[in-house]
Amino acid sequence: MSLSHEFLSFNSREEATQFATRFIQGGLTKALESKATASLMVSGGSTPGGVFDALTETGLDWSRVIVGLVDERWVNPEDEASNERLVRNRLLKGQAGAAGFLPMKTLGDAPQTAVEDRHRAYGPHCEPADVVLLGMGEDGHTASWFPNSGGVAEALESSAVIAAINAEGCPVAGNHTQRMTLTGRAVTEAASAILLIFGASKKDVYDKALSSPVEEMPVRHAIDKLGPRLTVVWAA
Ligand SMILES: O=C1O[C@H](COP(=O)(O)O)[C@@H](O)[C@H](O)[C@H]1O
Repeated sequence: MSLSHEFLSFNSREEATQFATRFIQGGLTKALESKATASLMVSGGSTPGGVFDALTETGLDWSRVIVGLVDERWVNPEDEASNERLVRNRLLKGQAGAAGFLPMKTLGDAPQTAVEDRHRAYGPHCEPADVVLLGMGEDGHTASWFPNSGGVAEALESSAVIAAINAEGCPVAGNHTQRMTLTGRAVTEAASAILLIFGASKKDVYDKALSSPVEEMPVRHAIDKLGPRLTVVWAA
């Protein structure tokens, strides 16, 4: 029988944020004890901003840390929907400003044209990634693994670390249907991962995912494959 992940419930989002920050600090510090550089792959969206703020004041040798994205909307980095913009504005500052950064968005018109290039850039830092910070949408997506999206099955089974996703018809993706994402392999081979979720409705989504097939709730893929290397952190 495979070992399962840990689920931690906190009394407030602040406490959950503090725990996630210490988790990331601990994972990177441990990695830097035995390697020249450590990698941190982060999600975007509305949830991780507080963790990013706290990390900017967190002590570790950030000059040896490479920050990458778990996924990206195919918009310019100045766009409010850009995960790169979020990371530049909230994480790559203060102490964490010394970290290196790997964008996903390139000048190409479509994510499909940049998959090989980004695979080459991300590959050395995802074999395995040291710490991955995941989020989850109300539809059970994590990364840009949207249920029934174009390319999601390939992304979950790919031997590469980067995939393109076409999320047309996926309501939670909104207008941002062209996406780039880490693959199932890149996420689930990570040394450690944290899934940070806030709100009662996302707790319901998480509970549903535990008894749903991956096709309906792709976050289940990360939960199953990461097993004890995953910590789920929730606060109302
Ligand atoms: O589209 C995305 O959504 C998920 C969840 O975002 P949230 O706003 O509900 O926290 C996020 O993890 C992912 O990186 C992002 O691109």
